[in-house]
Formats: sequence, C-alpha cells, structure tokens
Amino acid sequence: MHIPQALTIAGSDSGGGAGIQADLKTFQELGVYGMSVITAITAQNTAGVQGVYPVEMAGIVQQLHSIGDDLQPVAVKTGMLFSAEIIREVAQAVQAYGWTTLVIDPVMVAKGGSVLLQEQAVQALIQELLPLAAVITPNVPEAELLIGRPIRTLAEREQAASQLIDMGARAVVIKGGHDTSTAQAIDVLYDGRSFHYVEGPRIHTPHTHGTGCTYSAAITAELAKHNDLLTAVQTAKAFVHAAIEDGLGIGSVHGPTNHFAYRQRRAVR
Ligand SMILES: Nc1ncnc2c1ncn2[C@@H]1O[C@H](COP(=O)(O)OP(=O)(O)O)[C@@H](O)[C@H]1O
Ligand SMILES: Cc1ncc(COP(=O)(O)OP(=O)(O)O)c(N)n1
Repeated sequence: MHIPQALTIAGSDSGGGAGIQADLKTFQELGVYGMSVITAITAQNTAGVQGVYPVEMAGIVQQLHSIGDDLQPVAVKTGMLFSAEIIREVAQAVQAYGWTTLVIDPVMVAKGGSVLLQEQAVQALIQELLPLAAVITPNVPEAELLIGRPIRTLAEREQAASQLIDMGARAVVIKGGHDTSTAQAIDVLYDGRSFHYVEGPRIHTPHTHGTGCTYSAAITAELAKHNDLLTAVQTAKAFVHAAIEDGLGIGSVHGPTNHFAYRQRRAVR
C-alpha cells in the first residue's frame, strides 16, 4: 500500500490546536503519513502562550538529518521557526535533501500577541527560506511585514502577492482570515501567471486557534498526494472551513478547530 508522506518543521503547541499537533492531525485526516521536526516547545492553551522554549540547535539539526538520511517526504511545510539560526539550518537541509515541494507558513505572532519569530529573524526568512518556497501562505499582517508596506484592499493583496513572487517564492496565498471587512473569507492565490480567489463564508466565532497551521498543513498534504496547487488550496479551504464551522467548543478562550469535521462530513454524504 502506498501512503503519501509529508514533513512538518514547526513548534509544539501543548494545547493541541496549532503547531506540530495541528499539522499532524491534518495530515492524518487527509490520509498522509506525517513526520515532524520540532523547533520549539510552547506552553500554550486557548487563553494564550505562557512560555516559549526553543529546542537546542543540535537537536533540530539531528532531527532534520534523521529524516533526510532515511525518509522521503514528498512535501514539507514550515511553521514556527523562531530564530535566524533555525531558519538557516532549515534552509540548508531543504536544499541538501532536495525538498522542493516546500510550503512556508511564515508564522510570526500567535493570535494573543506572543512572538513566535524573533524580529531579527524576518530578514533571514526573506533571504534564505522564501526563495525555496513552492508556496508561501502569509496572513495579511505577515505579508505586510514581508513586503514592508500596508495592505488594505484586495488589489493591494494582489500587488503584495506579485512582490512576494519577485522576492523568490514560486507561488503565494495571502489569507483572508484577518480582513473582517468582507462577508467572505477570501484567500488570494497567485502562481506568477494567474490570480485565483478561493473563498468561503466568514464564520463568526472566537474559536479559530490554529487556522493558519491547519490550512498550510492541508495544502502540504494535498501536494504530497501530487495534486496541483489550485486543487490543494481549494481542498485546504474546505478542510479549514469545516474545522471552524464544527468547532469543538473546548477551552476557555480561543478554542481550537475541529480536525475531524472534514472527513466526518464526507463520510455521511
Ligand atoms: N472566521 C473565519 N471564517 C471562515 N474562514 C476563516 C475564518 N478565519 C480564518 N479563516 C480561513 O482560515 C484560513 C487561515 O487563515 P488565517 O486565519 O488568516 O490564518 P492565520 O491563522 O495564519 O492568521 C484561511 O483559509 C482563512 O480564509
Ligand atoms: C507552536 C505554534 N505554532 C504556530 C502558531 C500560530 O498558529 P496559527 O495557525 O497562526 O494560529 P493562532 O495562533 O493565530 O491561533 C501557534 N499559536 N503556536
């Protein structure tokens, strides 16, 4: 039996809604065998991040080698990378092991405001990792930081996506979760040739912890199955929409999404 394989390089969320935990749950639900390189441990729950503990560099490098020397992930995603030093090691491993189907979720700040990428690491992300991206998936504040100017309209989002292609990414999805001015949550996909608006009704709920991780993991899983990028983004959108809509209602503040929902809905059709 052939099972597609994917790797996530990201931080651990003890609460299970974001980070490595969200990625592996998403891979599993989409029928993909998941592997992980843990960059940092966060003490985190639905109320916020209580602590960030980066894994020592030797441990990160060894995890990258342990996977690269033995296993062949078809698609790889990055999430919380925390420091310039970690970004450099990850960029080196991506090139050394030929991980060309690379999805970069440029995680910078958690919803409660905690820093998940040091300010001085943004340049390393831009210079060393972004040019290796098959697709980069910033939300609007992350895209603003990457291009260095504000993004207010959909036209400006298209310009930003185009600039990120000029900076070296092969494709870009600028996510619409943060743009509450529209009734639809619109994600703008640009592959350097055409723009696609992948959208769905905005769901009014505080329980969206981990949506960005879940979405980029779903794109990665679909690319690991050799789907084309537009199909992968459309499936990821349906996956995250179902996960938000059928929220689990757990935790006291910003609850996690429901990773079971997409597969459960398909089972009852
Ligand atoms: N309230 C919402 N209703 C519907 N879709 C949403 C909502 N919030 C986020 N999304 C979707 O979830 C995915 C992740 O987006 P976003 O929340 O902007 O990422 P991040 O967690 O990185 O800030 C995107 O597909 C976005 O459109
Ligand atoms: C360990 C870890 N990685 C990433 C995030 C950010 O996740 P995201 O999907 O952007 O969701 P919110 O934090 O914005 O809810 C995280 N919190 N922890």
